[in-house]
Amino acid sequence: MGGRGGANLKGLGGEQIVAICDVNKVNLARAAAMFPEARQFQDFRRVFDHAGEFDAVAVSTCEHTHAFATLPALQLKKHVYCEKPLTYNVHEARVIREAAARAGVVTQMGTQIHAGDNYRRVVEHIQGGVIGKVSECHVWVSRAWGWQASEAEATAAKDIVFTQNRQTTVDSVPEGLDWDLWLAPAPARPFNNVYVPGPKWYRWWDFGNGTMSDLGSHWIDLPFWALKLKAPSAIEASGPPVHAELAPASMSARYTYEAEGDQPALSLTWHQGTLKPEIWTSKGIPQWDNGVLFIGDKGMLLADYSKFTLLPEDKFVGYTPPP
Ligand SMILES: NC(=O)C1=CN([C@@H]2O[C@H](COP(=O)(O)OP(=O)(O)OC[C@H]3O[C@@H](n4cnc5c(N)ncnc54)[C@H](OP(=O)(O)O)[C@@H]3O)[C@@H](O)[C@H]2O)C=CC1
Ligand SMILES: O=C1CO[C@H](CO)[C@@H](O)[C@@H]1O
Repeated sequence: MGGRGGANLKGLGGEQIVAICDVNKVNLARAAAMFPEARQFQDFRRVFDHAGEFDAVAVSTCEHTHAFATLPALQLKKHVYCEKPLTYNVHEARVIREAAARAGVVTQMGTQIHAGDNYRRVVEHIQGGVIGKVSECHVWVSRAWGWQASEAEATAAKDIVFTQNRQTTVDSVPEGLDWDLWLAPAPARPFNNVYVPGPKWYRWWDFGNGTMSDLGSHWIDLPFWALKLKAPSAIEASGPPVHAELAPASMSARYTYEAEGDQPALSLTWHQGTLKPEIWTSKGIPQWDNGVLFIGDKGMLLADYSKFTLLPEDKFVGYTPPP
């Protein structure tokens, strides 16, 4: 009920809320004041003991617990809205997808940009062939949060916390928080303020997958949708040496897709933090901080959450988009 959960609860304010759950009693009490009739829980497993009382569930917990809250809901045939990223790993995603298919209920993931007009228009343009066959795509976000080589880099990146390793000191657990329930399936570790609240935990491998899953779930969504991508044949990543505890602040990853049907072979590259596509650094495209660039044999399309443009501009002068 903190962070995104608070916002989602407000969005559901018109519904009949019969149960609310938060591992933090302070956040729980704040939500309970809005819905005094609702049952209150700190352990989401107990919510499902009252399954006859509700039809749908909204999950806004941390990444490492999404699947553990979503799976029992689907098994009980409850409709589910779950925040992005849907799961913590690929195995969980497969389990959830199969459970959702069996349940036959309505499901939605918290990638709200997917539901807006801009992404739909981009998909129409790409699939309509405006820039021809796409063989290269780049996705980049400028946020550089995660493992940093130095405190100076963290400061320059306006990172929200600087930590290069698991903490050896122990902080007092915030009032109201049940730390053991927060950890849930993650291995136990003493509490420290570097872990909560979000988005601090996003960088720790035990709880999340860094910026690539956090923001990638919004941004990589667009090429997957527009180009109907499935599994790549190869993935190569580059960045600082792999760290056992923390996701990197800056990194890139290139996915290679084989030709399939009308779609030629494709290279899709994710760039985060200080890394950008070469066409960006050489100023071959507008200097957007975050973007998705589709490169086709008849032109390029550059998009973000709320707008897109066809490039090079002079080639598309007078272009009228379909109604
Ligand atoms: N779609 C979007 O635009 C956005 C989506 N998100 C997504 O929302 C999710 C939550 O992120 P965020 O709000 O930043 O995280 P926070 O850590 O700020 O908030 C999570 C909330 O859930 C509580 N909580 C954590 N674990 C459990 C549990 N096992 N059972 C019940 N309650 C629990 C937390 O308690 P406590 O306060 O004690 O930690 C807190 O109130 C993430 O998946 C994130 O990716 C986030 C922001 C925007
Ligand atoms: O879009 C978003 C804004 O930032 C948040 C914190 O990193 C994300 O979790 C969220 O999905």
